Amino acid sequence: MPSNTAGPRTGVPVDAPDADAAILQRRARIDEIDGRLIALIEQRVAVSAEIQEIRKAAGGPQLAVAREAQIIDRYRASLGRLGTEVAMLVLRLSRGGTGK
Ligand SMILES: C=C(O[C@@H]1C=C(C(=O)O)C=C[C@H]1O)C(=O)O
Repeated sequence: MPSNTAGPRTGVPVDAPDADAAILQRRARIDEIDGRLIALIEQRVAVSAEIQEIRKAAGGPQLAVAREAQIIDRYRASLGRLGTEVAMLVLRLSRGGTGK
């Protein structure tokens, strides 16, 4: 089976003559979704930075471990075991670890 055709995992017919077009169309959707995800992550990082600044200015710690644990639990409950890793990367980004 050519590697660029859909298979049983998607339910799209494997022999579709317009497989390339079907894939390109869906890749455009993925690009659009990824753009929204990136924008949402950027918004989250900005809001998190505001909270951290407020807490530091009030004399508190930058981070709140109990709250981070709740967030990790939520991602894991929705996305499964790998959700934990997603949450930890989101939290790292939100602590200012852009890796840029
Ligand atoms: C944003 C906060 O500050 C920090 C950042 C968090 C986050 O990005 O979700 C969570 C807990 C804190 O370590 C918060 O306390 O809500």
